[in-house]
This record gives sequence, structure tokens and C-alpha cells, in this order.
Amino acid sequence: MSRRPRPAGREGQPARRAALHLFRAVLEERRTLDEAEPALDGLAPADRARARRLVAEAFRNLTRADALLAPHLRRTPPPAARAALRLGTVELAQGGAAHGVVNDWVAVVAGAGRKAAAARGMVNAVLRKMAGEAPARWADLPVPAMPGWLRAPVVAAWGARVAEAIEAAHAAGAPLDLTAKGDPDALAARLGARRLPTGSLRLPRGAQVTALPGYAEGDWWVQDAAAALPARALRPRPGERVLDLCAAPGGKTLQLAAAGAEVTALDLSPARLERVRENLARTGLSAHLSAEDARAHAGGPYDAVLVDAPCSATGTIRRHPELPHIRDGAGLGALVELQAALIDRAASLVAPGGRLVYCACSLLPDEGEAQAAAALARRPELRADPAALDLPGVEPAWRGPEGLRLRPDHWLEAGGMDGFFVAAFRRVA
Ligand SMILES: C[S@@+](CC[C@H](N)C(=O)[O-])C[C@H]1O[C@@H](n2cnc3c(N)ncnc32)[C@H](O)[C@@H]1O
Repeated sequence: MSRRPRPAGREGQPARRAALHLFRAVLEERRTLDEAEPALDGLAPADRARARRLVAEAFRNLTRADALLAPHLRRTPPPAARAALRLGTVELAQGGAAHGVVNDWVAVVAGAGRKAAAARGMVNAVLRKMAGEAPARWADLPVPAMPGWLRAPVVAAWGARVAEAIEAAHAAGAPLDLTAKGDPDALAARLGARRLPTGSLRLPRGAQVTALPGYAEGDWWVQDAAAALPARALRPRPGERVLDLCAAPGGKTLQLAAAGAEVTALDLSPARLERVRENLARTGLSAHLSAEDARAHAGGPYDAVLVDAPCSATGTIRRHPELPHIRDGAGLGALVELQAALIDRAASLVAPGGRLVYCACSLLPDEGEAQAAAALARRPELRADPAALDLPGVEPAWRGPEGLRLRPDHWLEAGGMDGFFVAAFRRVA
């Protein structure tokens, strides 16, 4: 059966309507884009991708949009109208065709409830002004700053210049990094990807993952270049018993299994562990999976244990630009306690002489450097193992006394990397 054609000039509307819904679900319910993504169920794949892109760009540039909008708003508009103004302004600033963008957002607002509909004249007038102003002024607006609760510890650790460079990296977004199951050079040639010095492959931002050669065959998986380093630091060998304590969605489990280790992968969340199962199936790799609280795991001893701890995820803002708008630093103390408990459990599960790697995708030293230093002070059986962090492509400047500090402003000209901290230990008794 053929579908009814959409009225001419309205092909962006389903994506924009869904984007409005998703944007509000994230901002008003403080859910991440991934958590709120079911709001896009039922959309055609292209509309879905477009809606998600619109929302991500709006969060990445929200302070810029608000700076442009503020002089034109006498009072705060109803939530749906305000969301449309912010989304529309970012679209216009980034080169969206004025006529279509303005008309579509006005139509979306008209259908978004009584209060929003009453504001459609204002939305029309303001977006028309934005169409003239936003593209010309965009580049001169300040790069969005990290929220104070995150900026302060970053400045304290590395200074204001580094904080600004990290903010520039957040604003630039992230390329697509892949980890090869087999030979990275052969895969780089096949995909036309750049091979990074650490062994990850890099493609430009926006590449469609499932359409790339080798996806269905499981020849690679998506994994940021920084996120690929902790499993390498664990140096898994064929046949070794290796425990991945916080495994889902499984990027590091795949690396450990691809190295030939006998992997046990735990995660507290059965739903997230399903993602590990799917990823193993797609790549033809295997691991023993268990949905349980790692703090109660009673297996082992293991030759090597990886703790990729739950954390603030502040290292992933390039990919998750909504985080600064939905988090306020509350709950950090509980996360730091959980991380310490996971390290303690891991230390008791690793065999004497075995290896332990702790990592967190965080920019906060409390979840990284301080956590590693406290582990050494607390656990006499652990010793730092700095040699484990001597990995190909890792630059000396990234090394600190407590471990490897990876930041979004590293390799900035090549597209940056996620923020991560990685520490390696050996159990001596
Ligand atoms: C940073 S993510 C792990 C990412 C994963 N290692 C990867 O590379 O794809 C942290 C994971 O820890 C899990 N988690 C949180 N608390 C846990 C606990 N007490 N025991 C086991 N897993 C836990 C979360 O469900 C989440 O999937």
C-alpha cells in the first residue's frame, strides 16, 4: 500500500515534532537522550536520526541559542513554544533553510497544545528574526561553558586554559571511533578510516554505523579511542580468566574476549546485560554473563579484573551534550563510595600476582586520581603497575603519578577523545 504523500515543504515536520517531544522529555524529566529515546519509536529511521541530531545540537548549543533569543522575549514562553524557539534557533544558526525551518516549527507549535498554539504568532516572529540574525552572529558567541560544579574541579586540576580547551572539544562534538576485532590496518583500508596511533579507527562524525562494511559480520564495534585503552592496559592473554565487573553495554568485554581470554562479564542491570549479549552475538565472541551486584560476586580467583565503574560520565559530554543540562553534581558522593567498594571487591577477586585495572569515563579527579590514590592507601595487597599503561600511541603528557589521564582536548586537531581516567595495579599478596 502506498503512503499518502506529505504536503509539499512539510517533510521535516515528523522529525521536528519528535525532536520537540524528545528535547522536553530530556530537559523536564532529567533523563538522558538514551533513556528518553523511546519517544522516537515509530518514526522512520531517517526521521529518527534527524530528530536525535536536532536535539543533540540544541543541547550542545543551548546557551548560544538562549543568548540570541533573550532580547526578543519579554516573558518566558510556554514550554513547548520555548523548546521550539531553542531548537529552531540552533537549526537556523547552523544553516537550516529559513523558510522551511520557520514554517515547520510554527506548525509544530500550533499542534502542541492550547497554550503553545496561542504563542505561534510570537514563535513565527522571533524565528524570522533569528533567520536573519543567528547565522551571522553564531561564530562570535562564546563557546558554551561547563556548569560550575564541573568546571570548578577541572580548573582546579588543570587550569582555566585546559577547561576552555575541553569546552571547545565539547562544542565540536565527537567523530565515530571503532575498535577492530582483527587487524586494524586491514579494516582501516577497507573502511577508508584513519588509524589512530593507539590502534582505534576514526571516521568523520555522522557516518551511519549500521551501513558501514563489516557491521553485520561483527568485524568491529563502536568505541571511543579513549574507552579502548583500559582493556588494553589489562593486557589480557589467551586462556586467562578475566573478570569484567561492570560490563554493559560491552565494548570492553568484546576487547577482552577478542584477545582470547575466558571472560566473565557482570552487570547489575539485566536489561543492559542484554546489550552485551547482542554485541557478543554480532561479533561471534563469547563470555560468561551474569546479572548481579559486583560487590556480592563470589567467583574467582581471576588472573585479571577490570573495574569500569559507574560514574558521572562527565568525560562523555561530546557524545552526550544533554548531561550538563540535566545533572547538578548531586549523587557524586554516592558514586565515589560505590567506586571504592567495587575496587575493594575487585582486589579480593584477583589472584595473587594478578592484575587489576580501574577506569572511569569522568573528568572529575575525585572519580579518578583520588580514587586510585585512596585504593593504594586502603589496600596493602595492591601496588601501582605503571608499566601496564605503556601502550602504543599513549603520549607521555597523558601520564600522571596515579595513572593515565585522558581528556577531550587531547588530539583536538584530530577530533579529540572522551575524558577517562585509567589506573593499573598488581596484587602482590
Ligand atoms: C561505565 S558503565 C560500563 C561500560 C562498559 N564497561 C563498556 O565498556 O561498555 C558502568 C556499568 O556499571 C553497571 N553497574 C552499576 N552498579 C553496579 C554494581 N553494583 N554491580 C555491577 N554493575 C554495576 C551499570 O549498570 C553500567 O552498565
